Amino acid sequence: MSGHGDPIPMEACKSGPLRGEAHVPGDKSISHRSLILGALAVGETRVTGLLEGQDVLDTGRAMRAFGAEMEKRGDTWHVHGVGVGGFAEPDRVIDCGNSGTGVRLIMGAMATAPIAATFTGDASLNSRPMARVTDPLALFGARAYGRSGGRLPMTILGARDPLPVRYATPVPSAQVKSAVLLAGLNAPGETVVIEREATRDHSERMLAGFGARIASEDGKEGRVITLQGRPELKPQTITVPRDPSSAAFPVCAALITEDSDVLVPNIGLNPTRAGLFTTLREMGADLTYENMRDEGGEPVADLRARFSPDLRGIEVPPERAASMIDEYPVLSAVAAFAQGRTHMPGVRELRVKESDRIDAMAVGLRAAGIAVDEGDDWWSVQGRGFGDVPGGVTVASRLDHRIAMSFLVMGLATEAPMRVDDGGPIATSFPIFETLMQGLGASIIRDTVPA
Ligand SMILES: O=C(O)C1=C[C@@H](OP(=O)(O)O)[C@@H](O)[C@H](O)C1
Ligand SMILES: C=C(OP(=O)(O)O)C(=O)O
Repeated sequence: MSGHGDPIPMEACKSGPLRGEAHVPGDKSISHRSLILGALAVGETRVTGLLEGQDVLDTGRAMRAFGAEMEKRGDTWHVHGVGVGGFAEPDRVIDCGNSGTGVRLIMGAMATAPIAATFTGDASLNSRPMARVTDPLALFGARAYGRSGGRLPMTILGARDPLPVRYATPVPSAQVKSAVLLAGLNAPGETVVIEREATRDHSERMLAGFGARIASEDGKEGRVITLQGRPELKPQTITVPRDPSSAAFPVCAALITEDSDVLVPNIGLNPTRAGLFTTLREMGADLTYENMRDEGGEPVADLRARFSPDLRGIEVPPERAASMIDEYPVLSAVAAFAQGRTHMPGVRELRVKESDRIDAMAVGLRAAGIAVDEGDDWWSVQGRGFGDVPGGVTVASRLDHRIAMSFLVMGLATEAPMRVDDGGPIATSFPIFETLMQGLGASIIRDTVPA
């Protein structure tokens, strides 16, 4: 339930050097899935390293409303699942706050149980498209009654006799893919999802870990994922890796802040998530992967980012978009300090995140003195190089954590400070952002002057 408190204006000003280690919190995507799959398993799943951001806490509250029990003892979350098909009907509205992942995955998980549930969220979530999940859920036999434009608040009536589904996702979305797979758990027979472009594959990996029979194959039509319905999911012990999408902020801050040298340990470099780091290296960033290793079948490294005064603008390949979709806002902030243009095609999805992220960044970057061009599914940022980005403006964060954090990172290297009107949404994904950045030496403060 984010965005309900008073706005928290924040300011960032020229800083440096940033030094030290940045221990970022657990991965948000894996945290949501740990609670949802734990709730669908039979027995007790134990989770350490869970991201305790508001998005994930809202998913935890929802799982309790569907009948799962969970509590934290010491550092470990204990989730007592009810089994596939075992969800109880909630006796209250499910408020998913700011979280697209939460609401879409939970809708999938309940859509093949014989129950009804009503979902809502904050003003941002209630404006985001839900037909992308309710369309495939209808093929299982579920029905959705929502506001115009397929928006929340919305009631889903789960299918009594679900049918398995074969579905090609029309948009590159791990949330849609995951909603279909979670619904497929309680449908008899084989549910198949086909995605033209591979999106993050945490659901597939974790479903396999929980004992579901699931296989992925790359073919002519793209990635074909086949799930056998009605498994008994076995409880797991999960250590959530640290979030590469959160790591992006201290990494980018170090690259643009003079004399910086920051280590961000234990970051998962799953290829479906690591596109930003490849892009930054292509731009000439001094970003290295140290201590590369394999943990639980996933590549992990310590990221080392140092001040990189010779960044250059590049063409970001559109086929990389899915693997860095949440990182375009902070990439655009870094691109302001590069020489030349950074062109980012194939990113229509950015328009339907917590905010229209192309518009939110373009408005703020232009106000800060940076030229931005945009079309429906592309945008480009004309960098001015170091020491020449004016800043000195207050930007609206639009209930979007990544917009707030991106402008605060930018303000560490602009000539005049950058302010955001509300840093409150940062708590959805990165509650320790402010203290972590301050610990590295960043001047990021809560602004006492009303924005
Ligand atoms: O499945 C997930 O955990 C997520 C998928 C992505 O959304 P889409 O599926 O809408 O691309 C991403 O933007 C979001 O932060 C997390
Ligand atoms: C898009 C995001 O999250 P969600 O879709 O879960 O709200 C994000 O975290 O950048």
